[in-house]
Amino acid sequence: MSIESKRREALIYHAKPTPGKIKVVPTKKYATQRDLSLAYSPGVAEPCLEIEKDTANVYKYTAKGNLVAVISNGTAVLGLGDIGPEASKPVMEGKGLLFKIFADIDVFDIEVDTKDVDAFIETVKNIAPTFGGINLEDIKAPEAFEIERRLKEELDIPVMHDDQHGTAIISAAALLNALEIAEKDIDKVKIVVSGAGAAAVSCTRLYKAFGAKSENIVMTDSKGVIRKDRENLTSEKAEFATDRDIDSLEDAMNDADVFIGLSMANLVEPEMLLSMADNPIVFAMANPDPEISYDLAIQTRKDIIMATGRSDHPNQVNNVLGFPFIFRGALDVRAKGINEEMKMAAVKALADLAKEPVPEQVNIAYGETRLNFGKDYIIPKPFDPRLIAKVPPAVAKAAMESGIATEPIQDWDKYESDLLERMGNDNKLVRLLMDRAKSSPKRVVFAEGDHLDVLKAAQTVKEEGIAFPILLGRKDIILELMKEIDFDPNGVTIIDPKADEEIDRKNKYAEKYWQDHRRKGITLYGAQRLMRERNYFAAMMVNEGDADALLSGYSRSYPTVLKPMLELVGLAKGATRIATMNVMMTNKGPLFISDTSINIDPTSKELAKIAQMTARTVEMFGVDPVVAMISYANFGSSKHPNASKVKDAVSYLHRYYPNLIVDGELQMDFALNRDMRKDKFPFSKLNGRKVNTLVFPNLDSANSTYKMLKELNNSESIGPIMMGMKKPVHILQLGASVEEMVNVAAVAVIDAQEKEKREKEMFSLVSGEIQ
Ligand SMILES: NC(=O)C1=CN([C@@H]2O[C@H](COP(=O)(O)OP(=O)(O)OC[C@H]3O[C@@H](n4cnc5c(N)ncnc54)[C@H](OP(=O)(O)O)[C@@H]3O)[C@@H](O)[C@H]2O)C=CC1
Ligand SMILES: CC(=O)C(=O)O
Ligand SMILES: [Mg+2]
Repeated sequence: MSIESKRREALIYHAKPTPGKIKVVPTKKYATQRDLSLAYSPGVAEPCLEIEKDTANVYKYTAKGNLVAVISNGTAVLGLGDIGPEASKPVMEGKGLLFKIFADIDVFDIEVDTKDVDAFIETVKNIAPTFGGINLEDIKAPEAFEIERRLKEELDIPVMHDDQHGTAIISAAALLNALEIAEKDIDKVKIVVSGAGAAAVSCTRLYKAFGAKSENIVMTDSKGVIRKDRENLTSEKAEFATDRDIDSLEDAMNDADVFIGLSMANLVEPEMLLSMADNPIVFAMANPDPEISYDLAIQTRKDIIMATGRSDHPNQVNNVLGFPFIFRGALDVRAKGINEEMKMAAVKALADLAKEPVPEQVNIAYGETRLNFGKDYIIPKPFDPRLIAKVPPAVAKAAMESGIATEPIQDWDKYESDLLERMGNDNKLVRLLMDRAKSSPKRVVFAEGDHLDVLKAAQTVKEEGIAFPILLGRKDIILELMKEIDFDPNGVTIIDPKADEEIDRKNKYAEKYWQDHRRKGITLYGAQRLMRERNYFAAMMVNEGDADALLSGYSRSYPTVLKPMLELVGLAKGATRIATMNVMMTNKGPLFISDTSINIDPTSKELAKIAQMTARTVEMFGVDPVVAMISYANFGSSKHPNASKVKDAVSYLHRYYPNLIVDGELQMDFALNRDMRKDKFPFSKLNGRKVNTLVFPNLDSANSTYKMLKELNNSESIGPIMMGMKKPVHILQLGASVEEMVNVAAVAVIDAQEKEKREKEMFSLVSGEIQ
């Protein structure tokens, strides 16, 4: 993607469909008059009076305990400098988004229009009662030091200047690990720090706390090397002034072991890297552009251990890995502040986590085959799901042990599982899906390529590297529409099944189709005519290996598209029927629902088969299926044939698939509510587990449920995902949204990857490679 396209993409992302990145969502019922009389007057007076009696009750009755203010005056926004409070807002909203997705902390971003230290402090103090914690952000040095120091003294909630301590914690963890890999000791290494601002000073202080020696440190700022003989140094700069005779960054880099960049883009030249000691450690952390680019640095030195603050290269040393989890731990024990012990605990937890085996989910998320502690993996990745269970408990424990926790945690196992449960509500699954698709993109034929929304989906799919689109439809129309949405046709195949130039291919497909159907009333001419129809043509493309997967159904009713697919592509080996599953992103995590589109009233055996296929497909998402078979009755409470059908399906599954975690028949509330289930049905196979898969007794109930969730809860849906077909063929819902089409395209690619893998395994089995 060109720089200009990236710029435009970023602007559109922020502007559409709603300007900005965060919004406020009510957490209580508000539907009825009764609800409103509780939410507001008169009911709201009761918690007000309780809080008046004892202000600590504010944590009991309001959102304060989980609400953090991200506050800036816009004086040091990333490495962009003093761009003002309004211009800092996208970054502050961004921090709000990260707090939410990584640690489920709510944020109000606050941009303050003052550079005056006293006025800024006064503003923060005055609004502090609203918040459980204060995250100061992108405030320039030296003002940032005094602001943070005084607010910490004067407020009894956690206050942290993220650019100082978040960055210090993450970079210290990365540095300790990098030193271990380079086999160097922290008390011996020569360290050069470019920048002497908020981040640089705090980071260097923390390295010293871990053993780095003052005499081995050289720091530079915009005026050059900070030397003892320089005049008018701030007290923070004076702390790091060197008495060595060093005049420039270039000089300082000579023979240095470590370079820490917290200044500005492109200050470091390749020659400087070449002059460093063996196995140099270079953390070029300026954002958005580092002191030296990742690619240039690794081209310059093969023995380098290189990190940047960016997410597009290995070793992202960025405070995103810290602030969500540090505040989570601090809020959960209602700590009065964030002290050195808590910071050290976070460093250790992060450094240790990088040495543990990386879960497959993380490899998939980053398109890696195998992340392993080493030069290219010195620090965990932000999307590592273990972070939430490791860092906040370490921080919370340290707060308790150092005596600043006011609500100590008693049951650590419960705390850990609560943390994991909290994070069920994000779109990790979609991310995982996209990343898995991207790891080996396939050729996907979009049968309705001449529809604008389908083209938009194909465009995303191509630009994201999920698939190579093949578009069916009239070429001139497609090209014109592509132009309209700035969709680069390079690398996209466009085929018009009706065009003369496709005659050979059409005849080939027709001949093949006729061979298979000539005893079923089809003539060769009839077959040739049929191949002008896009769904037949598309199905033949997949059958003949000219495409890897197929997407259709955006503009036609489901049965119209299903018919040719069933007729041409057919069922997978061993499958007796097809069914579809939808994944719904609910506020309790993803829910897999089937059969949402095909089987109107399956028999008990068919239902069992659907459940088994669904469970296998759930595994494709990297999730262990826990399946509830839904009914209006619970475990034999009704003898009606509708309930017995589900009961019999469960017996069949227990008998033939004993390893599958499945039970029922169960009502929906018992399926979804673990506690209700535990008390009433202690014998259930589902006990102690969170149900993630619901198999419904018939199409009425499954289809209505998923559509209701979609409409009422605004739940994002992936699907319908076709199960049981021989080839990766997926039928869209009529009028599906662009997002839904992109999601199904990713599923189709993964489906193709899985089928390819199985075919290879079968081939190896047949040829005797696998014993
Ligand atoms: N990766 C990460 O997680 C983080 C990265 N950062 C990055 O660090 C940088 C600094 O942020 P922050 O400390 O908050 O900002 P500050 O404004 O507090 O500090 C900026 C520092 O950079 C120095 N500087 C400017 N130009 C040069 C130069 N040519 N050579 C050497 N030093 C120079 C300034 O010098 P002077 O003192 O003379 O003005 C100042 O000391 C930004 O690029 C930011 O994006 C910050 C936090 C986290
Ligand atoms: C990451 C960050 O906080 C910064 O660059 O300012
Ligand atoms: Mg910052």
